[in-house]
Amino acid sequence: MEFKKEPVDLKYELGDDIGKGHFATVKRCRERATGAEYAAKFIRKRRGGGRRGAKLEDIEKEIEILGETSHRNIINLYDVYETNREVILILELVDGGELFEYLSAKDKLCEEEASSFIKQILDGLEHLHSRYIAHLDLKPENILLQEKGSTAVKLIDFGLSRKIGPKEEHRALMGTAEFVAPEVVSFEPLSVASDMWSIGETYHNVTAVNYQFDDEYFSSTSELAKDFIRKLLVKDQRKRATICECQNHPWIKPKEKRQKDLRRSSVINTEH
Ligand SMILES: Cc1ccnnc1
Repeated sequence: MEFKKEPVDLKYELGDDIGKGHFATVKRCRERATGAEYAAKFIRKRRGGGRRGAKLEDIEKEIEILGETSHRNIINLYDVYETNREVILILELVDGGELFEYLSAKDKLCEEEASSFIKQILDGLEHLHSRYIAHLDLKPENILLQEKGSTAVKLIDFGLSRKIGPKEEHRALMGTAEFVAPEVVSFEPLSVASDMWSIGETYHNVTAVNYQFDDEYFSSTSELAKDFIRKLLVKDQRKRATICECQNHPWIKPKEKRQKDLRRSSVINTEH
């Protein structure tokens, strides 16, 4: 793959650091000609036999995957530059902070709102999984809000994402320990189902597969919400809820008004 070799600061004025990724730093930037704001992700290239920096083939995989996706809940890639030490992705600016920080800052969160946020994550995941793309690093810091005050959710950081066809095997020990699926920990084949565990997990600190719903947090959460999460935190990935099953779960797609009222009447206590 060929990337632009001219200096990135010819076209873009670089600003402050706004985030970090795998071997990467992300800076706010502004296109000089239009004033439009973007994010510039500087990914250090691995040099020599070292372990620091990302392998060029992995960077190219991230670019290829981002190039294949176009969805309102997936971060957009606009341009790619390369120097001898770095590859620079010009990405959509997503600076509304982490969704889960926004949620936990609210003292009361009605399930209607929680469900609508999860629905956006599911929509983004459905776009990926229908293309056999697994994100493989879903966790609160990679689920952001478009901008302050926005409720638009964006999935970011595809540094670990992989295309894993239905018949393919892909094993890797990576991701973030607290949120990775059991098959990652036991080095078994990963799949798009690994993302489904991470979605269930982003709601709960699960110590092991036999998690307990802590009554302090779940006393007022409807059985529907608990059932939704219970179907995601399943050790056997073949039995774990798929994106399609999640999209049709009554907590996400109420089959009748009663369930909507049930969700509205119960709130999730976000006190920590
Ligand atoms: C952290 C980040 C990454 C990409 N776009 N905006 C923000």
